[in-house]
Amino acid sequence: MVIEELYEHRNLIQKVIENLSGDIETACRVMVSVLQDGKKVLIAGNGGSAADAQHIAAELSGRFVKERKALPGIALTVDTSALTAIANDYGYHHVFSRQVEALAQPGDLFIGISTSGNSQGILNAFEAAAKTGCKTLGLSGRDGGKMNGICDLNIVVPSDVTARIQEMHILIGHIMCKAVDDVY
Ligand SMILES: O=C(CO)[C@@H](O)[C@H](O)[C@H](O)[C@H](O)COP(=O)(O)O
Ligand SMILES: [Zn+2]
Repeated sequence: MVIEELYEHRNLIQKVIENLSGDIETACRVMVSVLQDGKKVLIAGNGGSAADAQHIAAELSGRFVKERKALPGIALTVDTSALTAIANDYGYHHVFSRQVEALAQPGDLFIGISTSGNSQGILNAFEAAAKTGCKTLGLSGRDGGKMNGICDLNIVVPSDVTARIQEMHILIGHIMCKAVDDVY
C-alpha cells in the first residue's frame, strides 16, 4: 500500500508538470503583482484545505525561505469568533463570504481552495470577492466543479483523490511563495 500511494503521488506530480505549469506560472505572476501593488491575499478552504490556507498565509506574513519584509496574507479560517458568529447567525455557507465582504478591497487576491470545487462556502466567497473587485484564484481538483467559470483562474489538479489533490495544492502554494521570495 505504501509504495502504491507514493507512486500515485509521483504520477500525479508528473501530470501536474505536463498540464499545469503554465497555470501555476500565471498564479505566481498574479500573487506577485498583487503584493507589489500593496494589496493583500485572502485565502479560505475547509478541513485540510483550511490548513493549507493558513499554511500559505503564514508563509507571507512570516516568511517562506528568504529574509524579506512581512507581506499581507490572511487566512479566513482562523478567527473562531467570526466563524462561529457568522455560521450561527447567517449559516455556515456564509463564513468566508462575510469575511471577504468585511476585509477585501479592490485589487486584493482571494484564493479559494476546494478539492471538489463545489463547497458552497468557497463558491459564495468567490462571488463576494468578484463583487468587491478582487482578483480570484481557485485551487481545485476532480473536474473543477462549480469553481469553473466563477474565478479568474481555476487550477484543477487532475485527480479524483482528495488527499493527492491536497498534496498538489500545497506544492502549488509553495511554488507561489517561492515566486514571491524571488522578487523581494
Ligand atoms: O483533509 C481532508 C481529506 O483529506 C478533509 O478534511 C477535507 O478537507 C474535508 O472533507 C473538506 O470538507 C472537503 O471539502 P472540499 O475540498 O471538497 O472543498
Ligand atoms: Zn487531508
